[in-house]
Amino acid sequence: MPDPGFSRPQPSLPAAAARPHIHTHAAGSAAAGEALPTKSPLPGPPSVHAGEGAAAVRPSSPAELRHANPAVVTQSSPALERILRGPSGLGTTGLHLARREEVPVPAVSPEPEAPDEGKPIPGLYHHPVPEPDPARVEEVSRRIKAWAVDEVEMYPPEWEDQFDGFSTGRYMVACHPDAPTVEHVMLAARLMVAENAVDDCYCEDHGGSPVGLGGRLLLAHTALDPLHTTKDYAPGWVESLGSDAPRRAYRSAMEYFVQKATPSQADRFRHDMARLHMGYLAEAAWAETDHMPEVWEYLAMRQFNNFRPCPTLTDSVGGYELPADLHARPDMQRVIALAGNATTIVNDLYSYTKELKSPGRHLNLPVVIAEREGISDRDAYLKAVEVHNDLMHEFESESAAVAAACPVPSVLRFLRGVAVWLDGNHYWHQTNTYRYSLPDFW
Ligand SMILES: CC(C)=CCC/C(C)=C(/C)COP(=O)(O)OP(=O)(O)O
Ligand SMILES: [Mg+2]
Repeated sequence: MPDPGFSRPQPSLPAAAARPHIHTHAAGSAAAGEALPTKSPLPGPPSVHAGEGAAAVRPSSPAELRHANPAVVTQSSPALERILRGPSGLGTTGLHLARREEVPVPAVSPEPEAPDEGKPIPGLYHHPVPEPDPARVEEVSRRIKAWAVDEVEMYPPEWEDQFDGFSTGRYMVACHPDAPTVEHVMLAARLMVAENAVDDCYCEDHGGSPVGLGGRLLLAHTALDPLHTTKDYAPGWVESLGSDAPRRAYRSAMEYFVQKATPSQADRFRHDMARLHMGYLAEAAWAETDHMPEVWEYLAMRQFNNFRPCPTLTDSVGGYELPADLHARPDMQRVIALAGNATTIVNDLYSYTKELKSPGRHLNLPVVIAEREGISDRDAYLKAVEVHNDLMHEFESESAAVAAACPVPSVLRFLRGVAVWLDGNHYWHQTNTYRYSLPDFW
């Protein structure tokens, strides 16, 4: 088993001293283009009251909210367009929700991350997305590799193919089409890579194990949620943050994130990561005792061992904030949970054959349904597709209900951002034929 510490530990700098500076590389960063598309089919007539901050734009159906998704828009709504574009005129630059930089095209382009066309799962309810901006994909791919190699020494040379095959750039650009700059996308990209380093190196197939996982996860969590202790005991903790790749990655990715995010966005992220770690622990505990959960128990575990921390930072990556009190609304929490669950079951379905081949018994929804409900692998897989579709439909209708109940711009944009993230996540799973292949059930 490779050692997740890989190379030498980083010097034990206090976190603040080690804080990196963000370079936005904003060639023509002065609003080279609008962050958001200029078309949306949200129905009129919305009322936009100058000075109220809460413009009323009511989608009248889940489909309409869905189509406010910048990645799939087909019609126009001047009001939503106006809200998303922000005010215009002298002195209003700082009021824009988001402006989008243009990425300079290098004179000699490195090999782009061209997707091999994978097929979508037959019958899976999803929304196709346009091909992510190739210039952005290339730039995020370049920056994320430089970060992983040079800043956090994340993987040994023999893992380079797997790192490249993950296609972080294509993934994150597809999930965050409204990010105003490449550096905003990088906030999500670093965290995505760090989360996968922890999953692979602590929990799964790159040296991970359920044994002792709780201790490892808790200590790694302190890279996100720092230890506050006495001066005698602080240095040991600071040193530990550089002692393996997952902790170096968490610490660095979080340092970049807190520089751009508001305190409440950072706190939201820490909470979501604590949820994720709790999910990893339940999965590990069941692996240790060879427990086959009931289907509902599996779904409960997977609600925590879940992509949730990724879509919930859509506002930080978009350069705006969903205020904490609106994020905390029970109806918003339900939308977020449904979104996380649907998008995580997408992983269970696309990674099904990969997980069947992995050592031991890897739990995923089709496997648990087959075992617990005594049906064939094929029927269980098709039933898991239905579970996913039900979750997606529920997510969309609850999302439209929140939009109608609380039609403020940050809520609408956040809901759209979450929906777009789900579409991008599906796109990435579908097209990542390096990692995933479909079973032969059709
Ligand atoms: C938040 C985040 C990106 C965590 C990574 C792990 C996770 C919670 C997933 C939803 C991915 O699932 P899984 O570990 O099954 O991934 P693969 O199937 O191995 O791609
Ligand atoms: Mg999986």
